[in-house]
Amino acid sequence: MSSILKIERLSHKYSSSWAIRDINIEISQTGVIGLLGSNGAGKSTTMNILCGVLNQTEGNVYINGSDTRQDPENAKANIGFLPQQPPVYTDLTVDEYLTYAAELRSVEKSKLRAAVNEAKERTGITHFSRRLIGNLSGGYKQRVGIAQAIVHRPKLVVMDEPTNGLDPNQLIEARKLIREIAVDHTVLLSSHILSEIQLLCREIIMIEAGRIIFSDSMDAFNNYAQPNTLLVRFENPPSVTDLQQVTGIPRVEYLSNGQARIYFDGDKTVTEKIVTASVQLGWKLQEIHLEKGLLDDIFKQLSNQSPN
Ligand SMILES: Nc1ncnc2c1ncn2[C@@H]1O[C@H](COP(=O)(O)OP(=O)(O)OP(=O)(O)O)[C@@H](O)[C@H]1O
Repeated sequence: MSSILKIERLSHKYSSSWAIRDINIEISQTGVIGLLGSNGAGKSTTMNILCGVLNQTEGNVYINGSDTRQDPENAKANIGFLPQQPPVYTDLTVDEYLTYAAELRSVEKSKLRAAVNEAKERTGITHFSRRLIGNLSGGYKQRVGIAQAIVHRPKLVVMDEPTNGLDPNQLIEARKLIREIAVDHTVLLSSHILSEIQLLCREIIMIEAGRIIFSDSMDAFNNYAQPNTLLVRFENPPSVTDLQQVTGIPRVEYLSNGQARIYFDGDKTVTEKIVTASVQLGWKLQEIHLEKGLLDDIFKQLSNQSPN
């Protein structure tokens, strides 16, 4: 299958400092892909380059096989963009604005009306066709923003923090809409909120200090969060080497509070083995429990690994 989005060694420099460095991404399927990173990580820079709003310093971006620099027209025909602030004109009606957006995206004249109607239907705004955008609520303005991003039926829809600033009801509606759109589009969505990405995305790309630090399926990320460490305390602590003699323990570290963190490789009988070894070798086990990493901790842990 050919890639819907391919990013090769993308780097961007604002004046003297690099905002993103060596970003590589390849996406070939529909569904929601999350770009997660804290404020200033480089999400907007990456998205602005993909959408042709910003010219990269180095590297290449291909949208459905077209190079955004060599063949911008074809690349842009296959991409829809919802920036952080929906790019709507408040003094136009929904119909006027979407027609204008479709024209800008080179939708053929004879197909304009059908394209606008379809985008309105998909985003649930048909009943507001003649309403001035300035008179719509924030949630509906955002729907108009999504409608302009899909009006030309692009393969890739890029959304920069689309759920930011919505109230709880608007949030539920926006998530539902994004999921529906992702059935037949690839949606690349950015957020600095991990739980938001978990709710919506099948794949997660984490970016920190301008570099990718994790890129895999949401399932793989969640598995990463499965407990694979134990916290133990002994009255008569064995050496790290002695502990590692217990089958299935690749790594041990003693913490400053006297506990030891034992990393195990998925062997569910490891607790039993440690208890047995402790009795046999006189380590006098005082405490043993599984340590489940919280997802936010894992995010922090991965973020701290990022090179500066
Ligand atoms: N126009 C600019 N000129 C100079 N530096 C910039 C500019 N835009 C962004 N930066 C810097 O580039 C880095 C990446 O910023 P970017 O906006 O891409 O991050 P982000 O992950 O989208 O953050 P946020 O969620 O806050 O929008 C930051 O250090 C930022 O200060």
